[in-house]
Amino acid sequence: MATHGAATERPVPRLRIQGLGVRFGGLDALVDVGLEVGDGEVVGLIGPNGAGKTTLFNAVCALVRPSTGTIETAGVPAPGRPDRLAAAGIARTLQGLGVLPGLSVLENVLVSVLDRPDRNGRARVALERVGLGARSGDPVGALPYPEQKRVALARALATGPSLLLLDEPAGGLGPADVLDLSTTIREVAAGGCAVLLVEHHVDFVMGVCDRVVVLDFGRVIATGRPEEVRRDPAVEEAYLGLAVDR
Ligand SMILES: Nc1ncnc2c1ncn2[C@@H]1O[C@H](COP(=O)(O)OP(=O)(O)OP(=O)(O)O)[C@@H](O)[C@H]1O
Repeated sequence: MATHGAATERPVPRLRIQGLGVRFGGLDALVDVGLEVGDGEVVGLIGPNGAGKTTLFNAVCALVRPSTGTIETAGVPAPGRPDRLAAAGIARTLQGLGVLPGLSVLENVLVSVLDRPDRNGRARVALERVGLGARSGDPVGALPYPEQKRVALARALATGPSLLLLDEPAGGLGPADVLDLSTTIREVAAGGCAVLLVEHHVDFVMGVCDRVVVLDFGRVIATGRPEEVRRDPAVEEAYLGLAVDR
């Protein structure tokens, strides 16, 4: 039976991955992976070390070439080149810090928006958003680790992304900073941005995400709301029993 009317149609997801496979020589790093992230949604990607989480990010960012499958952003193929990600509204933070130690806090954010109109305004708004408005002139190396991580987040936010990829954003943070990070991510999503995050900090993932996708040996073994995934015996066996709640 046909369905009629716009009200019955699902919105096109900001990110849609279907049948994604990535091979490194003889190793299948990803096998037939599918996931979606809608506008305003926060999705967590979890799984044991080597499950393929970073490889999936790298595929979305055109840093590795898929052997199978499709990656679409808002219904069109994702850019096939890393230098076109920003124009497509995609921003990513890296595992670890990724800040430029010789530059100030503000300069670290400016580097991501050098080609944009009102780059200073964008950078300053992003720094306010992560609570570092008053530190913009400081050398980034003078900031403690958690605040340097905020700078890296501000750099991604300054581009005004519609899809934000966060690679272990809570890594190395204490409870208070994790709470602040959760608040910032929910605010960003409330503004309509789709957020996909990779993280080993299970309590953080379960608290901040609308949905969680679990990878194991390159395959999706579970997808669902956090409480569903937490109760899934396959996830417990593959991952949660091993995960560290920091
Ligand atoms: N460039 C590469 N060449 C060869 N093998 C690779 C390459 N990148 C990743 N791999 C392999 O692909 C698999 C998936 O790695 P990936 O880094 O995506 O896992 P991960 O889930 O992000 O792990 P972690 O939680 O430790 O960051 C691993 O077996 C890894 O050794």
